[in-house]
Amino acid sequence: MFKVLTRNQISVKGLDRLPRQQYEIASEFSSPDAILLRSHKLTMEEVSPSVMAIARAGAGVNNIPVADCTSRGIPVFNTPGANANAVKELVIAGMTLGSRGILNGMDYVNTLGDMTDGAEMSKLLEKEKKRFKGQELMGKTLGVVGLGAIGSLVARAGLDLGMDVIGYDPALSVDAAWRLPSSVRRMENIASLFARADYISLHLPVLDATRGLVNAELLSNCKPTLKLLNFAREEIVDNAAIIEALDAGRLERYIADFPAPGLIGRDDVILMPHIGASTDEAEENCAIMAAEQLRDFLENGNIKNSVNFPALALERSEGTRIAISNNNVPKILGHVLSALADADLNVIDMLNKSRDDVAYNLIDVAVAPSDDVIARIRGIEGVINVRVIA
Ligand SMILES: NC(=O)c1ccc[n+]([C@@H]2O[C@H](COP(=O)([O-])OP(=O)(O)OC[C@H]3O[C@@H](n4cnc5c(N)ncnc54)[C@H](O)[C@@H]3O)[C@@H](O)[C@H]2O)c1
Ligand SMILES: O=C(O)[C@H](O)COP(=O)(O)O
Repeated sequence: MFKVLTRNQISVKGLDRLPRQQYEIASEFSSPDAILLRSHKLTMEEVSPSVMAIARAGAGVNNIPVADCTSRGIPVFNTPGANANAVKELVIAGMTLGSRGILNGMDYVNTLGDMTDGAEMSKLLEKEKKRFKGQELMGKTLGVVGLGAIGSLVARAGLDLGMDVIGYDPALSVDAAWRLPSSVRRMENIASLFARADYISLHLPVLDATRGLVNAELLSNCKPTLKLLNFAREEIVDNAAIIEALDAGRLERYIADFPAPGLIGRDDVILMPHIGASTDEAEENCAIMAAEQLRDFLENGNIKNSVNFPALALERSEGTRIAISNNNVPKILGHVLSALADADLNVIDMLNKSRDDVAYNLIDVAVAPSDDVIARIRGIEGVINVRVIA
């Protein structure tokens, strides 16, 4: 029986992918085998020594201490693309809300609740509506920063709305490049994108290199009519620089999924309570993907969509599987295979892959290894953890 500790509300459709005959799921466990979460800010104190894997039902993993998990040999999974459409749709809403007096117009209409004469109301509305005039998106330039799962959908949506789309992504994967419409013009640097765009939408992860990326310098060289949308992460922008640019008339509007003190209550700021991925569909997609990846890891040792471990899948053969993670240095695999050979254990199949400082191995042996053999493998210098999967 595997014990899965949940943090946050995880869609039942996803939890149903973990059969209750094999999985106990709860929000409290003293020694869980795995953790399944969304945006809960996880600390290493919450990751008990029993934890073998952590699955994030969502894209961003900045709420998880990934480097510490890697050094403990714990793969962290996420669910790339599973909530991308939900974010894209909210970005389209953000662009229109930022361009027209929709919210103020609706607020105004709500002030008329005491009026009883429909004809009089209609006359008043026709007189006042000029206050809520806006601009169209068609023909404007949309800059997309980060052209991965979400950014590529936003870029495509911009084209569908008749916008010129420019993009910047210094680390674009080959797969993401294939997904991108050819009419999206790639910018050499983020400053060029900021200088040209009427709308900019951020879709990049928060990393050391991207923290505070949108700063006073970038905002000093943009069009004063720029509408900046941030549905990525609060940390990517310098909020003080945003406020300064708005106050100085160098930025027209900031539309974001990340409210913060100082931003709330301004006419030139539209804030949402981190609801980019809050749709039934996205929550289900993410939970299903996270649960299935977790299950394949716990039951077979396979790894798909980990942010810190290599992708690796080995068909199950007869025998017993040993999963080993180790520091990515020479000779460790040789020592492991010697330990197995010395115990007369025949290797039926095996796979070894590395990623940055960590390596991961799946080794199928004909006969279940004894505790002594496993203890010998655990004792090899550089081995982080060893798991026998029946
Ligand atoms: N508001 C929400 O609810 C919500 C929902 C989903 C994701 N997000 C955020 O959006 C981010 C992107 O999600 P995704 O699914 O598109 O991820 P993704 O990994 O598919 O795409 C991210 C892209 O950003 C690019 N990138 C990395 N560094 C960059 C840089 N310095 N400049 C420009 N681009 C850079 C990467 O190369 C990649 O192509 C997530 O990391 C998460 O923080 C927010
Ligand atoms: O990174 C993500 O996937 C989003 O920020 C969604 O977060 P949530 O799962 O807490 O809604």
